[in-house]
Amino acid sequence: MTQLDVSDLAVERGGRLILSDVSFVLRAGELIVLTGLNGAGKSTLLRAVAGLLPRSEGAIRLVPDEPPMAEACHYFGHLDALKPSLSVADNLGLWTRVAGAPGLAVEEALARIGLDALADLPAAYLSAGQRRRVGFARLLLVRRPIWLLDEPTSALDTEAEQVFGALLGQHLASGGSAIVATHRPLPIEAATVLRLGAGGIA
Ligand SMILES: Nc1ncnc2c1ncn2[C@@H]1O[C@H](COP(=O)(O)OP(=O)(O)OP(=O)(O)O)[C@@H](O)[C@H]1O
Repeated sequence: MTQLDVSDLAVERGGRLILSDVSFVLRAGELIVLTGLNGAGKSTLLRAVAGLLPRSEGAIRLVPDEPPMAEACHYFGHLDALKPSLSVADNLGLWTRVAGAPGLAVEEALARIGLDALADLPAAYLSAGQRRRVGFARLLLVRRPIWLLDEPTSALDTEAEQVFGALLGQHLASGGSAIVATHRPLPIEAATVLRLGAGGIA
């Protein structure tokens, strides 16, 4: 069971302080929902936790401190990270090679998100919502305890939202945890809501 401790985090972008004094704990099995106006710093916080942005102050640590942060977190951002000329299944095959405990096989992951019929389609032909759904399949290929999800339900229809809610629910029930940045209500109860305001937690 992995816990994430963030303390006194400050992040600058382009020489401007975007976040300061951000502290919270994400426990195993917990879901934190990040809210706040456009530009409040939700994506910045997720990217800093994922190690994709440097912090100017503070600490981000795992308890216990294994695996390394890069192997403990799945970061699901605005970009879908798909190679357009590869099929859906081949795109997912690339993700089975990233570090972490092996999860589902590609076919199983596609079946779980209801896209098995599209396995051989070039990713270039996917709709916006289908691309997001392939991103969910990616989360299942390699098991990592912490999911960092940026607007995961954008472009989803209501059925896909329910599928996402079920996947997230199973992840939490098995001791995983997640931070989800969103402007929309999620199809799952969140114990903790962190609202970001000017420069930090509001
Ligand atoms: N590369 C960058 N250089 C300088 N400033 C940046 C950079 N990227 C983002 N910012 C600024 O950081 C601030 C926070 O942006 P961020 O994307 O984290 O907000 P957000 O809360 O996720 O917004 P939204 O709800 O619109 O997705 C914004 O003021 C943005 O202009």
